Amino acid sequence: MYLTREEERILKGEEGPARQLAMKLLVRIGEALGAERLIRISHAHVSGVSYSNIGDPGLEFIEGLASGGRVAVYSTFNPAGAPLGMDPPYPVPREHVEKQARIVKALLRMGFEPSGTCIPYALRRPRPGEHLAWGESSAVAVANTLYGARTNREGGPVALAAALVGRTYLWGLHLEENRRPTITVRVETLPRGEVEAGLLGYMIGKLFSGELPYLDAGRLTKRQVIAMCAAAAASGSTAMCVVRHVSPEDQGPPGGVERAALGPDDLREAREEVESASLDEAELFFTGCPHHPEHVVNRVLELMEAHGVSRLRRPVWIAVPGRASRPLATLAGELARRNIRILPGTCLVVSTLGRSGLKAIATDSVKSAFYLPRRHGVRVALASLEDFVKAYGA
Ligand SMILES: C[C@@](O)(CCOP(=O)(O)O)CC(=O)O
Ligand code: SF4
Repeated sequence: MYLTREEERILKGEEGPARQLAMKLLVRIGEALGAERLIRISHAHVSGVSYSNIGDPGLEFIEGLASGGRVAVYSTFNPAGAPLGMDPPYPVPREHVEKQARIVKALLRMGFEPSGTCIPYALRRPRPGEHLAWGESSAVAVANTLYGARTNREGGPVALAAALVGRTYLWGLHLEENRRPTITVRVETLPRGEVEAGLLGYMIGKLFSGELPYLDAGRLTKRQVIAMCAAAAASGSTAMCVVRHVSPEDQGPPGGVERAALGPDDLREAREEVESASLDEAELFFTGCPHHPEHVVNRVLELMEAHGVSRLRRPVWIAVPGRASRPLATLAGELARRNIRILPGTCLVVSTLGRSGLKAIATDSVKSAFYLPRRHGVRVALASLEDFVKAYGA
């Protein structure tokens, strides 16, 4: 692989052992993939930072890099395995809390933003054509599909290496020729709401994994695009779609590619595959997979007001980025009285939810409905927050 003089210097260890290790990793993988050279990135987003996923070996690896290693570009990290700065509404072992705190501390020492979120695009908006090195499959699909920025689905260590040297290998979705649709998918039932967008995404990932689908799914809200991308990236290896009137790279329906259709039967099949409980059985409602920006809390309060609900009989848990801001922390008491809990900087999928004894929950996230039964043995009902507020408003 061609390396610039500066890259050679880093590879020789002239910027310290952490950057040397990072450069070695990127060069070795890049060469194995046949990449010609490295490219500069403007934002690294590192997944694989939850203690429940990476355990002691991951903690030691990150602490090792942090003793001397500093990020070279704007860098953010994914949700942790326990809420940051607020008590969790489920049991988290003390060892887990302490070791998770050490991981976050090591990342901050390296110069990471205090992020703890899977929506890094809410912290720094990617520009079309910009090169990124992101982990977190949902964020990758959103960056490519919604923002027209360029990133592959990077594993945790590769994204961390990219953060340390500000580069990644020129391969895959960084190359223009790999960003053209390979299949046109006719969406016969336009998705209403977030759940249906997620179900559509689930089928896209399941049926067209490895393809780059072109879709016309009507007028989608940003949150629907996010839900669709997240589900497609969970059920398959989808890293990008071109969505008509949404993606910056949309040039109209492509000619000369295969064609497929997704109809009402497919959405029904998707629901049957991911839904394992009814709304009646749900002990709580979880929303925020992917994370919601903090202002979602106002929308929830508005929704409750619209339905004349002052307190919910069953709780709503909302996952939001990183350490909750001061206004949100101040609201915590009022929210608790309404039976709403904020989960800052964490993700139920990589949490210790399995210890909670919960048997069934409701969510508007198809991605969570896909993972939670597998990870924590919790059954899941798919519903909108409004359905839940109507069902459990006091
Ligand atoms: C399911 C997922 O969002 C969980 C978070 O994973 P991690 O602990 O950041 O590796 C990972 C992914 O989809 O990339
Ligand atoms: S909340 Fe969902 S999208 Fe975010 S890290 Fe967890 S599983 Fe991934």
